[in-house]
Order: sequence, then structure tokens, then C-alpha cells
Amino acid sequence: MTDPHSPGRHPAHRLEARAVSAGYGSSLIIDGLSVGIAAGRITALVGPNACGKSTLLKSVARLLPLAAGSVLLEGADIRSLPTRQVARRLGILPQSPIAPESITVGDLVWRGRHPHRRFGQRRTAADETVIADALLATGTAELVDRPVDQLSGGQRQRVWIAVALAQDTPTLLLDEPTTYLDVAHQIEVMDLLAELNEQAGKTIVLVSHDLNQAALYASDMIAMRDGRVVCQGPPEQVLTEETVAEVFGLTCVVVPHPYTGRPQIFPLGRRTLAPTSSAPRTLIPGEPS
Ligand SMILES: Nc1ncnc2c1ncn2[C@@H]1O[C@H](COP(=O)(O)OP(=O)(O)OP(=O)(O)O)[C@@H](O)[C@H]1O
Repeated sequence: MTDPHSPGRHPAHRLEARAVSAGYGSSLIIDGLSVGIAAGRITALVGPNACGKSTLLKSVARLLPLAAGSVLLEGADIRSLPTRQVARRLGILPQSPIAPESITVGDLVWRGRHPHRRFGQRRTAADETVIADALLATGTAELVDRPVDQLSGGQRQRVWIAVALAQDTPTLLLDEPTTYLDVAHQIEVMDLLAELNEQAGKTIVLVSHDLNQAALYASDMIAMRDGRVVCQGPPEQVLTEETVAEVFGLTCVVVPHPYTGRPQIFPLGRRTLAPTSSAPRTLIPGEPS
């Protein structure tokens, strides 16, 4: 039998949506959407509120039934794979995960090991190592005995990332993983994801509202609007003034990051200083000078 995880056997796309339609009740949020996620890369899914990012993520993770189309995971129709196999290959951090009442951090992270446990099996040394690594990597080791429902939003978010890491899957789907996090913890989480990608070869897909952060960390970006993919490619191709205008209806300037050269946007809003050749700053009428 061939090992689907052995090097060289991965199809170019780790995950692929083919003409997927999905939604809620009778309303389709995405309709006939096709998109491929390259193996071993970090892909950032961006787009305005309610454009269908989470719906797409849930559809490809088999958390939402498809009205039409198919999803291929490592080349196989995900519907044909046993649940346990999917859970061993694909970890997901949903947007608003719900923890069982009063569960401790340690017990919740242990649940992340579920796909790797046999019925009734106790924790193995391998489980202990993966759990300890996940707690350490997310800076949550000191919270291990605390009930999850007594944590701050940022602490809870890091615990959920630890749960996803404990699942130890080659592919991770993360819906807004840096929500609730202060700027230092955001960078810590993004650096951790970059490290998992570079050192462990994990394929990472994340939904983000921070376009500049996404452009710094992602190798590919997918821009969505109204349930469809407007543009997909490296940040330099996606984060352009034209695409930002089309996707978000926002005027901006895009400049290269001073260190990495990656594109960074500066939105031009009502209070933004407009550059002119004669004066470096133009103040909004009524503003104190
Ligand atoms: N469980 C649900 N039942 C009914 N409608 C839903 C449900 N979840 C999402 N929707 C609707 O589907 C549409 C797309 O939502 P989705 O969460 O996919 O958007 P999103 O791009 O992830 O948005 P955001 O950036 O605000 O998180 C929205 O109009 C939303 O109201």
C-alpha cells in the first residue's frame, strides 16, 4: 500500500474545491466555486465580512454539507474518506469554537489527540509530547489546570490553537487565528505557523482580516467577494490597489515592506493625509493644525 504522506506522492493541491456550492438552508453562499490549496504553503483567505470565507473553510473541512461539487483532500474525494482519516489529515480551528462547560485547558488540548486514540486507550508518551509541545508553543502551559471558560479571549484563542496543534495534522485550517490577540501574541502565533510550515512542512490555510499581516506571512493569497474568488496568487499579485478596490471597495496605496519587500497597504480614508508635491501633509478641514 502506498503512504499518502510520503514525499513526492502529494498531488500539487493538498486541498481542492471543485465547483462547490454550499450555504445554509435554501440560501447558497458559495455557488460553483473552484479553488486549489497548494501543498506545503501558507495560504491566506481574505475578503469583506460575510463574503463566505468561513463557509468555504467549513465546506472544504467537511463541516458543512455540499449542495453541489466536490472537495478533494490529497487527491481523494473527502466524502469517501473515513472521518478518522480526515481528522488525522486536516485540523480546523473554527471561528467561534465552543468548549464543553468547565473543561480545563489540559483536558481540552488532550481532546485534540482524539483522531490518534484508539477506543479506551490511555495517553501515550507520544500524546504527552505532542500536548506539551502544543502548550509550550502557544504559551499556554501555565494555564493547563484552568477552566477554559474563565480565560480571557486571547488566552482562550491560544488554547484553541494548541488544540489544533495537538491534532498534529499535515494540513491546518484556521479561521481568524489571531482574533482577540494583542499585537505581540499575534506575531507569536504567526511566527509559530510560519515555523510549522517551514520546519514541519505543514500546509496552512488561514482566514485573516489583517491584509498586511497576511501578505507578510502567506505565500499565496485568495481574495473573495460575494461568495466567489476574485483573485488568487502570491501577495504581490493579490494585494494590489485594484484588487483592494474591487474586493473591499477601498482606496489605498500599496508600498513594499521596508524589510521584506512584501506589499503593504495604507488605506486612504476621510481622515488620511493625502500626499501632494508641494506639501507633505494635507489636513482635513476643521482639524487642528
Ligand atoms: N449558520 C448559519 N446560518 C445561516 N446563515 C449563515 C450561517 N453562518 C453564516 N451565515 C451567513 O453566510 C454568509 C457568509 O458568512 P461567512 O461566515 O462565511 O462569512 P465570512 O466571510 O467568514 O465573514 P466574516 O469576515 O464576517 O467572518 C453571511 O451572510 C452569514 O450571515
